[in-house]
Amino acid sequence: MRRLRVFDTTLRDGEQSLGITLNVEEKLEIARQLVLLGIDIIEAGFPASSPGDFESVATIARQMKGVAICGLTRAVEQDIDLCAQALRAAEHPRIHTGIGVSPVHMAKKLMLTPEQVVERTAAAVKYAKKFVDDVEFYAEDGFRADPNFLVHVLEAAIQAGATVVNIPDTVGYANPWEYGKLISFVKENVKDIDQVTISVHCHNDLGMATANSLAGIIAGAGQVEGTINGIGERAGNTSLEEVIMAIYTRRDEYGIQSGIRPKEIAATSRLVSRITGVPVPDHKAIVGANAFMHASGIHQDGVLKDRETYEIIRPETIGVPENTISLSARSGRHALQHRLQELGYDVAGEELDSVYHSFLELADRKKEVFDQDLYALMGDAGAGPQGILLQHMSIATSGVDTATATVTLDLAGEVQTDAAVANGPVNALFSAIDRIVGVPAVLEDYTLKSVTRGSEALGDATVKLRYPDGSLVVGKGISTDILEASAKAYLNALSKRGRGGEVGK
Ligand SMILES: CC(=O)SCCNC(=O)CCNC(=O)[C@H](O)C(C)(C)COP(=O)(O)OP(=O)(O)OC[C@H]1O[C@@H](n2cnc3c(N)ncnc32)[C@H](O)[C@@H]1OP(=O)(O)O
Ligand SMILES: CC(C)C(=O)C(=O)O
Ligand SMILES: [Mg+2]
Repeated sequence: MRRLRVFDTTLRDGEQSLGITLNVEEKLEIARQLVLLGIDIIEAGFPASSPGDFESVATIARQMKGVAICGLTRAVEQDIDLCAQALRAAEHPRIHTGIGVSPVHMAKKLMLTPEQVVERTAAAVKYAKKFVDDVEFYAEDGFRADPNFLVHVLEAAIQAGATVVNIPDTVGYANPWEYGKLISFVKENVKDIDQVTISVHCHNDLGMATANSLAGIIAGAGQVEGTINGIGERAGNTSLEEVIMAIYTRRDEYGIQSGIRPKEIAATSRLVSRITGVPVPDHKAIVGANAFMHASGIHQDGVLKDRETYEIIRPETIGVPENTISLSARSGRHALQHRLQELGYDVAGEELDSVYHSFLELADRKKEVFDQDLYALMGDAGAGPQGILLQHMSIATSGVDTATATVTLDLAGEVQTDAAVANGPVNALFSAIDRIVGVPAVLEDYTLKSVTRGSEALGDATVKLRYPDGSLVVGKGISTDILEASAKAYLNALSKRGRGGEVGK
């Protein structure tokens, strides 16, 4: 199998994302994780850019072993001097130098003729070779260059000693078939190209960085450059995790392998997101929070029967825990029953129907139903108010210490409504229920706690009623509405009276 080198530029091109500046410690933490991931070359920064970036590159070069450490420069001697200095302690140092080669870059930005650019190319590579053996040359904006001129520049770089030639699509302008064709053209026309490694470096301005990189790899590139989570200037760089997993998932067809340990992908993505402060979109390929989640009933049923129905990558492969079924109002009985079984509840038949009914009521009010919700639901489902149903309730508060509650109850088919005023919404609610039911008990205790995650968390209310004969009845109620949870708990306690629900005197 052909071996692909993976070149990570999260710390250099990734750091060029708007609003990101990483300090030495932050860069070092990411670099350590990149080594665990199995990256071959870490581009640690642009040493001439600032004293801080120089220090970052120097520190990473000193501390990271078993990986090549690279620094970027312009085709400028002073940049190369600083880069060489920063890389001095590296086990495998690489200088990445280069210059713009497209007509617009040469004429408008550099204000150099094509022949001057060729001269600067050769001079920069030669100069860098004085310090290190491993010199990568980048032909900036290479995709928009005249292909024949590109051949000329690359030959100058190779002759001067470059070990790697990088052909960037700097502005993300390429289509995959064009980029692949350019790499093939370079392979076929550049003298001594077989003596060096071709590198692909794509940007995502048209959302094609991954596709373009893969096209370049198929055409013969031996190195891919990119960043974790695809961060980078403008619309970002190639997402390395996407390229790696495309090649890994279809390895028989690609016939290419890398030294990456896929199990470290999720952890690396989380770390980069945390340190850079750039969130990963939920739907992002490979590393998005939803990338392995199955939300709809038909998909969940399929996955439970055979994961391959809707899964091309096992989440464990990239280090994501296996529970990929997200319960919501779009889930069916199979998914609910499966999760309940995993949580230790054996429910089937009519009981499952009844729990599913309560589950849907809850799910319609919550985006996602978590395990804690299910625990609460199972407790509630078995102990729901029997004989007394809460049909409707409304609370109005005015000022800090006055509340009016209106309650409608269904007492075994007889519907009654009443209202009460009290010094708070819960007291008003319980008083209104008392007025309908005629409760002889005294409220001894009332507690409310949140049992699940998120802003729509379930409220779990507990009510203790003391009856004149001294017996104590405990009622529980859950709801996303804490007042409804309170009313349900109160009614639950009332409904237990006389049915063996007393817990003591
Ligand atoms: C596609 C890429 O990602 S390229 C890498 C981008 N990264 C960065 O720019 C890193 C952060 N940059 C910096 O810290 C600064 O811009 C520095 C230190 C590199 C240069 O700062 P300054 O010397 O003040 O120059 P400034 O950035 O204003 O202009 C760039 C100069 O470099 C020239 N230049 C740009 N690229 C190259 C190159 N590859 N080789 C030689 N010269 C170059 C420009 O033509 C311009 O030259 P001029 O001053 O003669 O007009
Ligand atoms: C400096 C080079 C490698 C680059 O980042 C680009 O052209 O996008
Ligand atoms: Mg770039």
